[in-house]
Amino acid sequence: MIELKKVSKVYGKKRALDQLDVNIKEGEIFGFLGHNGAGKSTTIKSLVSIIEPTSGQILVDGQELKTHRQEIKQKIGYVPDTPDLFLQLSAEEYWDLLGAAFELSDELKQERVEQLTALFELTAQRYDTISSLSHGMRQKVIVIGALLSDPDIWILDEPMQGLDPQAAYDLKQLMQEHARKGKTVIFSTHDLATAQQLCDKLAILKKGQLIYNGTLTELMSQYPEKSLEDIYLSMAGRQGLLKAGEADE
Ligand SMILES: Nc1ncnc2c1ncn2[C@@H]1O[C@H](COP(=O)(O)OP(=O)(O)OP(=O)(O)O)[C@@H](O)[C@H]1O
Repeated sequence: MIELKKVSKVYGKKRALDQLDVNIKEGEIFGFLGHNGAGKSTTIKSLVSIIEPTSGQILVDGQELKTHRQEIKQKIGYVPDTPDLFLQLSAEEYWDLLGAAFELSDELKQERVEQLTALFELTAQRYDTISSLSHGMRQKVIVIGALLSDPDIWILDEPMQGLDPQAAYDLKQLMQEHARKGKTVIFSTHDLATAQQLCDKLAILKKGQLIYNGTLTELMSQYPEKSLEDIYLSMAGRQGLLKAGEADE
């Protein structure tokens, strides 16, 4: 279980997150939605310890992230939204580095790389330098790297960005399979069809505040015959008048 308790983040004068309370359980696929600048990446970076919230607490399996950082980081696979890749390394060398960081044996690392490169159709590019790969191929390198240690908790910031339809489909299948095993999948997306396909629960952020936090089923049942796009735009869009539970006629 991952718990965010009154998490806020202030950058200078900008309040990027405002008292977020979110619980994410094992076996769930949890999606963060929101316009550009709503606070999705700030939330995700807080969960993976890249940034420190200004106030509030993050607990993972009852342990506070701030005081159990190393232990908790070992459980997490993270796909950043704007990855810093070592462009001069080959994909294989990059995975070697991650394998070493997660203390994987060579055999296990090789086995996982073979499975994942076959799945994402990247076998032929394993030894190419990352600088020579296309945007989508680089995204595949990052996704494979994040899944290499078979982490319990997947935290993926806009993971489908740049992936071709086949790779996006395969990643979605992997996310669902991971949740079915009782593990946790957290991701952010601008793609509402993907959110509708995958999320058990979702949080909609607007200017750092939660405007919805609950199950997809509950949200959809409040507005029968409306698509997630309609509901999302009514809540987070320009007029932004609708709160979950209110009629929008
Ligand atoms: N390092 C930073 N310094 C100052 N302000 C920041 C910094 N990082 C983010 N912000 C601000 O915090 C707010 C939330 O940004 P964040 O990147 O979390 O949004 P987002 O929902 O991920 O957006 P996008 O969909 O565009 O990726 C924005 O107003 C952004 O300008």
